[in-house]
Parts: sequence; C-alpha cells; structure tokens
Amino acid sequence: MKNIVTIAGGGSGYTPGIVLTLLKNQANFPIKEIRLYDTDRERNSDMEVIVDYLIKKNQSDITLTVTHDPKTAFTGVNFIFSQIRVGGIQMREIDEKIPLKYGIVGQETCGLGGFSYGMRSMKGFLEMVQHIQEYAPDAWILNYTNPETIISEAVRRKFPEAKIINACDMTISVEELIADSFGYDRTNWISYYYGLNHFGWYQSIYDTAEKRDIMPEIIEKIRTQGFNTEGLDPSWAKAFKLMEHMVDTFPEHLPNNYLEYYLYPNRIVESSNPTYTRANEIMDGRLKKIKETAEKIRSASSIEDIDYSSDSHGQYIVDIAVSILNDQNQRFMLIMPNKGAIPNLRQDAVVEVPCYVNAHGVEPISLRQDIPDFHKGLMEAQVASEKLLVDAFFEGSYQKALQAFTLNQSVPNADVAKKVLDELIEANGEYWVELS
Ligand SMILES: NC(=O)c1ccc[n+]([C@@H]2O[C@H](COP(=O)([O-])OP(=O)(O)OC[C@H]3O[C@@H](n4cnc5c(N)ncnc54)[C@H](O)[C@@H]3O)[C@@H](O)[C@H]2O)c1
Ligand SMILES: O=P(O)(O)OC[C@H]1O[C@H](O[C@H]2[C@H](O)[C@@H](O)[C@@H](O)O[C@@H]2CO)[C@H](O)[C@@H](O)[C@@H]1O
Ligand SMILES: [Mn+2]
Repeated sequence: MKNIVTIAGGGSGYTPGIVLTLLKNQANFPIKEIRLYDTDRERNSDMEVIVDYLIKKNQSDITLTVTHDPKTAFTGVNFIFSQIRVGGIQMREIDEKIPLKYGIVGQETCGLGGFSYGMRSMKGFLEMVQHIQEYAPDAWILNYTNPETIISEAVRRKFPEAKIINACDMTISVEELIADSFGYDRTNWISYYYGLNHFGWYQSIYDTAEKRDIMPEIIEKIRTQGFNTEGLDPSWAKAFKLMEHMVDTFPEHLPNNYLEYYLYPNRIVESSNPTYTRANEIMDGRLKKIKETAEKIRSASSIEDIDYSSDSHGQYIVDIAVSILNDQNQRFMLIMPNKGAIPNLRQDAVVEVPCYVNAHGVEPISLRQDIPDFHKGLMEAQVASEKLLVDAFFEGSYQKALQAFTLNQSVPNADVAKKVLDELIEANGEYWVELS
C-alpha cells in the first residue's frame, strides 16, 4: 500500500530535508502523494516550487498537492508530519524580545518566551487536531511542533484518543555531536535518557560493541577536550560551549543543552542582544534562503543543485513512521505521559524517555531506577509550571497563568512574572485564549 503524507506547516524550511528523506526511503515507506498544508499561501507556494523541483530531480512519480484548506489537507491521509509555528517568526521575535526587556531569558521554547509560544501553539494545534479528527481520524500525527511538552499535555487532555507521537530532534543532535567530536559510532548505543522536553539528562549510554556504559567516559572527554563545534551555526556552537560548562559543573548525568536556560539564565541574558535575537538570525538566514531558492528555480530554465539535503531531523520522523508501518519496535526518545517510566516522578507528568514504536503505537521504557534529588527537584518545578500553563489555557485563568509564569525557573520574582505576562497578553492578542 502506498501512503499519503501531509506536512503541516509545509512552508517551513525543514520541508525540503523531510521530502528528500522521504524520497530516499521509498523502499520502506512507499508514498503516492505528499501534501503541503500551510495557512500562509505565499510560504506554501515558495515551498511548492522547491518540493516540485526535488521530486522531479529525483525522477519520482509522487503527486504533490499544496493547500491551505484542512479538508483537502487531511482527507484520506495516513500520516501527518506537523511542524506548524503558530504566529510565525514575527511572534517568535516578540517572545524572545519581551522577556529580555525585563532582564530575563527570551527564548523560543524555554522560559517565558516558551510559555508565550505555548499558549499560541496550543490554540492553533488543537484546532488542527480537531480537523484531523474530522477528516483523518485513523491517521498518525507525528509531531515536531513546539513547545512539545505543553502540546502533548494539551492534546492528551482535549483529544485523549488522538493517534499522536511527539518527538524532538535534540537528543539525536547531541549524540551526533558527541560521536563526531570523540570518534564514536552512535549506532552501537542504547541510551537511557529522562526528563521533560528540552529539560533532561542521560542516565547511561550503553555501547553494545564495548559492552559497557560509556557515559562516564564521554563526560570526562567533554570536560577535558570539549566538543568539536567546527562548522556549526555560531548560535549552536555557543550553546554547546555552555553545555561543556554545565557538564563540568554537574557531571553526574549528561544534560540536554537546553538546561542552560534554567541553570545559567544570567549568562544567557548577559550574552543576548535584546534587539537582534535568534528570530532575526532565522529571518536573515533560513527564511531568506527559501525565498531565494524558490526565485532561483522560478526564474531559471535549468539550475545548479540547490542547497538542501536529507538530514537527521527528517530521518528521525521518517524512521518513526517506518517503525509503525513495518511494526519494527524501534527505539526512539519520545514525549509521553510518565506512568512509571521515571518511577519517582509524578505519574501524570509528560516526560521524554526512550520508547519502542510499533504498529500499535508507543511503549515507554522504564528507567527502573529513581532519579537523583537535584534532577527531580528541577523537573518537579518545571512540570508544575507547565501544567499550570495548560490549566490557564483550558480554564481561561489569569491567576493560573501568573502562577505558571512565577514558578518558571528563569523568573526571579512575581513582579517580573506579572509585568512580562501582561505585556505578552497585549502582544499576543487573539493568538491567546482570553484570560480573566
Ligand atoms: N521538536 C523538535 O525538535 C523541532 C525541531 C525543529 C523545529 N521544531 C518546530 O517546528 C516548527 C517549525 O519551525 P520553523 O522554524 O520551520 O518555523 P517556520 O515559521 O519557518 O515554519 C512554520 C510554518 O507553519 C505555518 N503555520 C503556522 N500556523 C499554522 C497553522 N495553524 N496551520 C498550518 N500551518 C501553519 C507557517 O505559515 C510556516 O510556514 C516550530 O514549532 C519549531 O519549534 C521542532
Ligand atoms: O533556533 P532554530 O529555529 O534554528 O532551532 C530551534 C530548534 O532547535 C532544536 O532543533 C535543532 C537540531 O537540534 C539541530 O541539530 C538542527 O537540526 O537544527 C534544529 C533546529 O534548527 C530543537 O530540538 C527544536 O525543538 C527547536 O525548535
Ligand atoms: Mn526539540
């Protein structure tokens, strides 16, 4: 059977990498149609030009459909890969800049920028899931849309039966960086990782060739040699530099780089430019590249190769689909209700842990051991603040939102929490539910 895949947020700069990965994986994941669904017609139309070019260049007979209509997007599909960004890059810029004005972390998925995005994202994402329930109730939603823990919690409350798998590419990026920096083969690894999304640690990394846990050795190498960040985007190189410091200071378990926003908000704020943030870098980089590539294809009768390739971000989501289709029980780091996976953390937390994926869905793997107090304490505050935010969304409660903002560990006091909340309510307007 050939599948139909809809890429929701089709205009995203991740689409070419995902399409090229799909084209490369036709033996395991045969596809008859790719649909690009996006509320922004101009962005979808630019991506149509690029994807059409990639399909033809690969001499594939896959049909391409481009739409802003949910019924056309979802009717009859088998998989929806979601990468929508509700509010777009313009609202990401606001999420990053308003907190920075008050001297606190301004970031896409962490701190109060992440909460601002979370409130918008829940609204837009749940509307999309409603459409999917109507037009394709049996389809699998493989979700990359952020902030993942908040999205996962909201979908679980509103659509408990939805067939959704929430995934983040950060752990594979970290593992690739480690393997490249120190000469490991990560395909031999069985990783045990626990946390919330963008808020977790490795507990162990078992190397099946060496037949031992190599995490202590990796930690030592990070402390003494540092990562090889040559060729990385400077912002990512900077993040991994701070990760080295985190590992050196807290060497018990290997942290996700995103913990820098909670453990070192001081350093993050000091090194941020409040008038030119990551959103501005993306506007001047990834987004410009899409426009330029589409223009190049439109205006040329024959063109040189365009600068997109299949990548691990695309491969990860395609591998999840393949594991479902072929009932392979492959292992992935996924975002799921805890229910015992981390034994000493509240059972209703949404956590990121290794899981098996097969035709029936996701089976989380238990860590079997309690996590230490330091890591547990940090997680408990974060779980509570994220849950309060989701409560605020469903109840329309200003008080719950204020509690969520105050409890966020990037926030020094309730006065700042309130000022930032009030300014974000104003800036988000209709993107947020009304809070009273
Ligand atoms: N989970 C992960 O590890 C991971 C990795 C990379 C990116 N992401 C997430 O993927 C998303 C896309 O990132 P990006 O930088 O490419 O963003 P982007 O803004 O460049 O692209 C997102 C696209 O979604 C469209 N969109 C917005 N709201 C929509 C809606 N309601 N319905 C349909 N389309 C809609 C926009 O018009 C835009 O074309 C973000 O949520 C980002 O955080 C997640
Ligand atoms: O600032 P951005 O938009 O470039 O990235 C934000 C996303 O960062 C992570 O994904 C990385 C990934 O880890 C890296 O290897 C490479 O593929 O780029 C990705 C994004 O550019 C993170 O996991 C996502 O959740 C963030 O949205
Ligand atoms: Mn992520």
